[in-house]
Amino acid sequence: MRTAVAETPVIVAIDGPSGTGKSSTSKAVAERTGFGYLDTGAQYRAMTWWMLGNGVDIADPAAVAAVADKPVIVSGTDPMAPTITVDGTDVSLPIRGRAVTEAVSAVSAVPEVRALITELQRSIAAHAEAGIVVEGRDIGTTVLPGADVKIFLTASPAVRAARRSAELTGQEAAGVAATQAALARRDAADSGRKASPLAKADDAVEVDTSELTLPQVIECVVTLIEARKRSER
Ligand SMILES: Nc1ncnc2c1ncn2[C@@H]1O[C@H](COP(=O)(O)OP(=O)(O)OP(=O)(O)O)[C@@H](O)[C@H]1O
Ligand SMILES: Nc1ccn([C@@H]2O[C@H](COP(=O)(O)O)[C@@H](O)[C@H]2O)c(=O)n1
Repeated sequence: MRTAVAETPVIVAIDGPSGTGKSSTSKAVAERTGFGYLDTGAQYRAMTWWMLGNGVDIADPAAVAAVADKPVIVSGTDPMAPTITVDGTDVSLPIRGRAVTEAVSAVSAVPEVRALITELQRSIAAHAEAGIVVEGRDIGTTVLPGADVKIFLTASPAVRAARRSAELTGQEAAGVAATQAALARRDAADSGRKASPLAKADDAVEVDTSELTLPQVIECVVTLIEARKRSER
């Protein structure tokens, strides 16, 4: 008689610059594999939303650090309906607005903010059942350096700007050139900060998505996960 052995949860880290397809890919991979999904950018955006709403000067790291432990940020990890609340309020829409997008890199550069959010992310990953796909900027390098599969998504600046401007509408819409400049500013800030910058982990697989369709990128990541699972059996 064979005894059932519980499989250990699979941790997948997907990092990369803005607009490379991390969220779309991670959500779809999580759905395909039955894993949870964690959007860590949404957590930094939620913290930023709270700072802006409470009149904190986000250009003053000490002011941000002093109140970083006040908001209660809760992330739901169902890839089909990911949620994010701050003090019980659903902030999934306002955190995508321009004000938060322009302020988030300053807030996420504050070490006290990163320490709190990193702890939250590790706790969520530690409670994953089958596994979890965690996407962000420093997951493979800092948050979950022992992740089973690490992917670093890239795409050319022009492709990323075209993708991003295609999805912006109404007041948030901007030309492709302005969108590209905004993406470049955010990437420079995220890569240049001292605390846990945007970076590829040495053992991450880099996937350039410039010439790939979204289904091709998803397939590539699922294949890497399956290969990793087979190698562990
Ligand atoms: N391989 C692809 N081909 C075409 N479009 C794509 C591809 N991957 C993602 N997209 C589209 O590009 C846009 C940006 O993708 P997504 O939001 O997943 O990127 P991201 O890396 O999570 O960005 P951010 O870090 O800014 O949150 C979305 O409109 C998405 O549908
Ligand atoms: N692991 C992470 C994830 C995100 N950030 C910061 O949040 C910003 C928003 O991220 P999106 O993925 O929602 O675009 C991002 O620009 C970073 O400043 C981070 O620092 N670490």
